[in-house]
Amino acid sequence: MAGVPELREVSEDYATEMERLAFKLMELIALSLGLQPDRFHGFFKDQTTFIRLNHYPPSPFPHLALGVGRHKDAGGLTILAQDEVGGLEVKRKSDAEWTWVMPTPNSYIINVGDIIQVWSNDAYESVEHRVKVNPEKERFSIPYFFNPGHYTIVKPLEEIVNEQNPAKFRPYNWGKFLANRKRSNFQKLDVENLQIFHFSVSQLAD
Ligand SMILES: O=C(O)CCC(=O)C(=O)O
Ligand SMILES: [Fe+2]
Repeated sequence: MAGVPELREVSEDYATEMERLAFKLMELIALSLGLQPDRFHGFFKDQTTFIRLNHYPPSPFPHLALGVGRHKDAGGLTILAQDEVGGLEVKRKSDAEWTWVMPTPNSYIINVGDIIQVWSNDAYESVEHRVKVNPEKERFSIPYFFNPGHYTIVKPLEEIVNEQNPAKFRPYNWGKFLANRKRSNFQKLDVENLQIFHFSVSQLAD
């Protein structure tokens, strides 16, 4: 491409470093759950990881403009780099209020995705979030989505479930889930799009 010949190389280098960080984080999560550090590695052998380069132009009518509608990250981990403009909000668990995430220079935001919630049988929870556009300033963000192989059957880990802690989710196919979600992420809908909640065992009983 004429415009930015170095973009490919820079992106590939960035992805390599992000992958190292993501594996490290997965090791820490495994240890925190009492598992072997490499417990999750196999899932990421044929990973469906991707990077998005987001540009949010300013809008004088932020409430009418589309940033990113409310959602949870469906995959494993998200490592988010954002600039100083801000606009990311998370839904606070204690009171379900949307809460501004203050940009911190030279730092990443790590989001636990739905898959870690399922693997850990709710020991970790993925958080609902959305992005508002700014009335005056454009904003850039770079999320790195660390996702397992498309054929992965996602379900609570056998070492974690037992009689006291029965599986809270039914198994589902990650590739199919992802294909469904891609259709709804960028619509400003106030309805649930496909969520792991649809695979929750208690939901099944209804
Ligand atoms: O731009 C952001 O801060 C986050 C974007 C996001 O949530 C996503 O792409 O899943
Ligand atoms: Fe997200």
